[in-house]
Amino acid sequence: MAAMFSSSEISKTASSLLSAYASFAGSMMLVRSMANELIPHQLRSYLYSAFRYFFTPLSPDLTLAIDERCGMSKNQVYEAAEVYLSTRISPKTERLKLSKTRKQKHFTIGLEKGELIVDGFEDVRLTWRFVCTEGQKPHGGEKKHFELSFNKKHKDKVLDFYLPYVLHKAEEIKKQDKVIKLYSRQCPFSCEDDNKKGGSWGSIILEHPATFDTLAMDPALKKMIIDDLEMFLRRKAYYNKVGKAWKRGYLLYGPPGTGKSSLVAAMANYLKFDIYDLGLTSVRSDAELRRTLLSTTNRSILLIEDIDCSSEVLERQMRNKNKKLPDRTGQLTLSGILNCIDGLWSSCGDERIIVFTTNYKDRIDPALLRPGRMDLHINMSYCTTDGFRLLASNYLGISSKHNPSFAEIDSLLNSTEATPAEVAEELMKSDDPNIALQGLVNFLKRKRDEADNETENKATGCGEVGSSVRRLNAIVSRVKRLKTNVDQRKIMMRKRK
Ligand SMILES: Nc1ncnc2c1ncn2[C@@H]1O[C@H](COP(=O)(O)OP(=O)(O)OP(=O)(O)O)[C@@H](O)[C@H]1O
Ligand SMILES: [Mg+2]
Repeated sequence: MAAMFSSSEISKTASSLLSAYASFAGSMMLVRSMANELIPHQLRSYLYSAFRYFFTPLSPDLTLAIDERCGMSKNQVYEAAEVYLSTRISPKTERLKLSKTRKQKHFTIGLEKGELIVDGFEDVRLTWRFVCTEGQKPHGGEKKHFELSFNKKHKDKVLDFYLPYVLHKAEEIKKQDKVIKLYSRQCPFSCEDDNKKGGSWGSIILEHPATFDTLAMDPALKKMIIDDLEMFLRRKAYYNKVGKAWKRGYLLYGPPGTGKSSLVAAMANYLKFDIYDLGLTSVRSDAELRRTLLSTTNRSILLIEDIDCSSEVLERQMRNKNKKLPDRTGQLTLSGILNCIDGLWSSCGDERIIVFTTNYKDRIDPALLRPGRMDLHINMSYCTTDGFRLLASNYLGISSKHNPSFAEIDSLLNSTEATPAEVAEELMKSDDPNIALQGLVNFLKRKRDEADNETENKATGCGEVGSSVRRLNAIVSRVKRLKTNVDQRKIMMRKRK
């Protein structure tokens, strides 16, 4: 028969249970306070831990606590976990943290306090928990850490394979999401964060759309540059072994509008490197150059455009020499610039690329061209027939198939010097491909005629002499172009060896 209790009996039983518990708790407290008085502190804590050891059931799991910081510096594993876990959100996760700064392209998703994420790696089941606790006074603040739990038997696999995998994945994700910045000195849009890094760099997001796919240049040369960049990225250990700073220098030379700046933007977009655009004329002394360079970050391209104009720098130097100034510490000197390329200063930092550009290679100080100073000299030349095909496909979405204008344009490009910028400008003039191509044909003919007239004016005679000079001119420009190609190929062969 089921036992029946009245409500008064239930409350009587409950209150007697409560008073029994209170007297038990009271006597426990009494015992505890007596123990505190009688047993020394160290022995007490030893007894407590021994007691806990024998009476707590052994857990099959191991938990790793991953703190936000290691002393003063950030904990790389914590940072990687933050990034990695944002891609492992499961439908079971109930609360997430969402943020986005004005400059970020995508939302940043993070875990809220106490949230759990279950991950799998081969046959291992892992649980991540995000924990926030109040920091200790006087500094206070929140202390954040991740707890990673898994079966103890997988300890080696987690430490040797899973965590390195998390680090690697986080790097990949960061690269994909990275906003590329263009730093410039005294940038009017400089944001506070960047100024805090020191120096006087300000930054904006690099919106330049140039990529290797949109660059019109010799396909073999393009491939050589991409291979060179990739090899550079892979070779950290190699640079260490041979005792060289992990940096690479490129000199881009060629007439205006041949794509030097576009190539730098394409490199930055390809590597996801920031660009530091250093105008040498704004640097007053070697010391300032050093300070400025020290405030740049790793994985970046240092760009010094129009290096031939650094003759201004040297002129300044000469002027000071003439004034017989004994103290040279307050000047920017060529040796200061050279030091930044391959002296001791260049070894500060990793994964650095230095790019010089110039319209006039022959005006550059020979010290800058010395073998080994800049690793690759890249000639950005006039538009070739291959380059034109790429621009036609990019700008008009057309190919050479069944298009009679292509043959005419090819032959004009072989006898005229037109830059990719000029060709691109003509192609943009109409949405109708036929009109745009005809516009380009007219433009190239005009250019050719102008060049011919100029040559004729220079030539003393006219008539037959004039036309011979014109033919000669076309041959010279053809030979020049061939020589450039041969030079580039020689460089590639040397590199392959
Ligand atoms: N090789 C190229 N491929 C595709 N587009 C190009 C190329 N060269 C130039 N252009 C077009 O012309 C514009 C100007 O080119 P860019 O500024 O890269 O030339 P540059 O060689 O740096 O000139 P400068 O010597 O005057 O600095 C680019 O924005 C691009 O639209
Ligand atoms: Mg340029």
